[in-house]
Amino acid sequence: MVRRPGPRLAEGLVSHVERQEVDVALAHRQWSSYVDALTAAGWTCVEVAPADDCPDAVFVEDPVVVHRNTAVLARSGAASRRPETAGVEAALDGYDVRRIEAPGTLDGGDVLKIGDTVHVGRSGRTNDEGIAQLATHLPDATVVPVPVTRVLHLKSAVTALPDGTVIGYPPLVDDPAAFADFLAVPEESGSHVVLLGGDAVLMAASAPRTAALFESRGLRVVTVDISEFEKLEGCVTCLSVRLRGR
Ligand SMILES: NC(=O)NCCC[C@H](N)C(=O)O
Repeated sequence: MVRRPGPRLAEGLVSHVERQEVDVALAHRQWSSYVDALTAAGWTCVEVAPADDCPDAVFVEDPVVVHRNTAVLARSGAASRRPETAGVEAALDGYDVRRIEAPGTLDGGDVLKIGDTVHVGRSGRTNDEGIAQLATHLPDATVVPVPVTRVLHLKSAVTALPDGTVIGYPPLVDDPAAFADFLAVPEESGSHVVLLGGDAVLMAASAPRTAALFESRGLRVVTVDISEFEKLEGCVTCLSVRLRGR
């Protein structure tokens, strides 16, 4: 699932970085290249209706968490992002749809699934009530809360390789010991991979030393330039949500 960036992209929220000017036309081209990379890897991209009033709507992983047959509509800790769930819900045909309700807050970017273990960042966007509600909605999963204070979301700090190894840039990871198998990477944006299937991973072009590290471990690395989204604290993971096949 992907969502095209809207005309107000440059107004997107920034919390842990200095605001920089965003080139919206370039962002559109980068988004198309991102979608092309997923398609080239064999994925079918389903486009959610754009939400042009919501500057951050392109970061489509935040309004929903999908696990097996359940889709949980999130309730962002950032009020400006809450209207994004409407269009996403319309694309969840066939799922058992649940909701995070007030006072719970949760962003999908805080949810890192490794098999049936679901690590959830307790962050500026996700609170304990939101984590507790998510655990209720996913009874088959083991939900493990982890602290996130140095970056926006848990998946801004860590993601996982195909073999389940958790990767992160140590200065930005609150507690590497929270993960059974942790691999330090040398660049901040090297912490973010989208699993393309098999040994292939998609990552940002801004982390070449980490790409070389992954290749030395036998992974096939596909890179995309997402500079305009990085200015808004976005990364490769937040631009798509993996749905099950129909
Ligand atoms: N999951 C993600 O890492 N999402 C990035 C969201 C960035 C957006 N500017 C925000 O602050 O909500």
